[in-house]
Amino acid sequence: MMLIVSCSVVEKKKHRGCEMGEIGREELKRWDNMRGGITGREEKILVLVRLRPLTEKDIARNEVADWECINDTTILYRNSLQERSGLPTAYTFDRVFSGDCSTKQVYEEATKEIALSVVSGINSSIFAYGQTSSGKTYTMTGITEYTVADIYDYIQRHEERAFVLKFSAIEIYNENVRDLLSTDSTPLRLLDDPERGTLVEKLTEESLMDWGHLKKLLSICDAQRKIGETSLNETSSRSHQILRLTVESSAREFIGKENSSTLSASVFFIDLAGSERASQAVSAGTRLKEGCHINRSLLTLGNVIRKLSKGRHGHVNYRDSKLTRILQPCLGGNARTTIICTLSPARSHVEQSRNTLLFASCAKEVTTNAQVNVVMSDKALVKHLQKELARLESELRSPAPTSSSCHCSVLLRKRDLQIEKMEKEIRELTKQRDLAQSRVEDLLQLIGNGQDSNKQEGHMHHLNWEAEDRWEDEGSGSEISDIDHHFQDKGVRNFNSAQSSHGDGRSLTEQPCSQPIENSESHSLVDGPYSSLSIGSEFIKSDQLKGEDEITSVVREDPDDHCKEVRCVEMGKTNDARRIISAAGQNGQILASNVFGNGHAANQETPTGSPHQNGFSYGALERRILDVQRTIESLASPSHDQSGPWGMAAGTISSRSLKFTRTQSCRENLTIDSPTPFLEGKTILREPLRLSLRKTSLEKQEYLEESFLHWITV
Ligand SMILES: Nc1ncnc2c1ncn2[C@@H]1O[C@H](COP(=O)(O)OP(=O)(O)OP(=O)(O)O)[C@@H](O)[C@H]1O
Repeated sequence: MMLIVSCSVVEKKKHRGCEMGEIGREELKRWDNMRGGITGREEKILVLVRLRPLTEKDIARNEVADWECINDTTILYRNSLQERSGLPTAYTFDRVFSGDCSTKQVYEEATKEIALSVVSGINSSIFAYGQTSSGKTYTMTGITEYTVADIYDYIQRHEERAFVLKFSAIEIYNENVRDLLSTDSTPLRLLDDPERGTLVEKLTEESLMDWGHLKKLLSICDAQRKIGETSLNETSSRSHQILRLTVESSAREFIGKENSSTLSASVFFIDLAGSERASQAVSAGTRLKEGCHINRSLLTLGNVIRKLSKGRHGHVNYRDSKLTRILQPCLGGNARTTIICTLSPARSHVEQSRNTLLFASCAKEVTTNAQVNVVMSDKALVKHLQKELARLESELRSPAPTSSSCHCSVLLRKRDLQIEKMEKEIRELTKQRDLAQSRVEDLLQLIGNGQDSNKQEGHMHHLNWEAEDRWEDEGSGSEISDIDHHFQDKGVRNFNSAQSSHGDGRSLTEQPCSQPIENSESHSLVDGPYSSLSIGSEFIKSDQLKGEDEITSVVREDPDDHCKEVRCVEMGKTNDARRIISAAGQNGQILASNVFGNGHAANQETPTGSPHQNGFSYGALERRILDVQRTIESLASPSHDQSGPWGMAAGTISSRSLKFTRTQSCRENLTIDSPTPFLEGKTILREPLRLSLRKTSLEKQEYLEESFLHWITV
């Protein structure tokens, strides 16, 4: 297993722990010095122009050479007609080579230094770019041979290091990648490796034994590469060829030791297919198709170079062609790069030559960022991993106290105190409730006497619990609201202040209805101090009806349809008074109504002379006890912890849990989804609902009596 330490500055950081000391700091320093200290430095692509001489074919076609290298860096267009066109005539590059310069000279003077960076652990690449028949293959063949020769020469001169050379070769033909060292012509896939970039799958990589071995492999590549005849070039390359020579080296004295390291880099020799005009190449069929692919991929390459020449900002479309995907590191990454732009001097190719020079002008603005590539030895890697493991183990053994655990214990302590305090409060409230209960009983006894006398006179309605039972029985078989069913389903009897439906009892208020009010169940939803006995329109005061918005009502029709009883539940927030109005009733008068609301309840809680002013309120006490109990439950329940010790708002229910559906008969049904039917800030409704579910008959009676007391006081 090998670990790359310094493919780039970023990677160096990523492989932290592979300290320079551990992998041979001195060795790296030595390599840095050898390279002239270019580590991590941006460097522009070296751009050369090589002008070939007119070939025999050109001369046969009476071609004229219009281009001339006037010095080592400038090439000039000499055609007087073109000069007048306003196009540039002189182009300057890092180096230009005239037709009489040999490939050896090109290599020695321009490409050698970059190509040989590979032995120092730095990737390098040499491109040949130009129109068809401009001399790319001619140039690259020579450059490859000279480079490899120099690499072997270097190896021979540096016996203190052990070298391993590997070679692989591909061609991109009609946008298919092919292994040139394999007889299998099946296209190879490209893979994206997050660390190593684009890789060619199943590519043959030969370990080189010697220079002779490499020559043999190069000849295989030549033989395998797609070549075709065009009118411009008898041996025109129809594919892009990419040769890769990887050089790995280690200092012999460190081999097998903990601090040994390996330098690893590749040199790429890229002989691109030449751009061509179909008309000039007189291509058709296969050649035309090849030419289209070649031109398209070269166009992508040009776009990438143009984009890179403007700086590395924004997206670079490397993925638009396989060529640019594979060459990505050479174009803007971890490699030193030389591009040799080959030019034909022939006048007929001037347009193509200008395009090549334009490409070259862009390329010379592109920068790469070559780094020394150091590979860690297995031993060094193991040592590093052992150290890391030991560090993690010691961390596990003595975990530092985290602030979050401290925070939790503080919260728990706080909560315990809270619970303690509340339990105390419950005890206190229970006492108060018991006291209130006994006072109510006393009062009831007094009232009971009064009722008896009123009954005899027929002027006062009485509370009839039998009527409640009857109502429930009737309700089950006739019109009954879903809310009633809801309560009944839960085994809770609705309790109400209604009167006998057959006139054997009368409303608590004198009703103008000729028929007795049947079964008003207002109180089934009302709790002590928040309730209004609310029978009779005169009992509803609009200024008291501030408050809440949603309203639920149930209309119960009298069997003989003369009057209807309506139940109303109000909740939410509006400013409107809510009331339920009898729909029919021949005289159209309000028969019964009931109002609930926060604001209203507040008013009702302390009516002048009401029993609540006497220092107790049974419902309020009950509610308070329940509130405290719920809070304690919430505090004790870990499931409520999410909202914090006080964030659960005991009994909170989302408004979504209450569903109202209006039936055709204007009946609104209330369905309670939540097992904790308490609306935050809407206790007026929810609290009574809950209480009514829990009340026993005795409690109901107590509430009713309490309400009655309220009523008579008002
Ligand atoms: N510098 C040079 N000196 C002498 N002859 C050259 C030079 N460059 C190229 N030639 C000749 O020009 C012809 C075309 O060269 P080459 O095949 O290398 O062109 P190419 O750019 O590779 O073309 P293609 O893109 O079609 O493959 C060949 O016959 C080659 O010998």
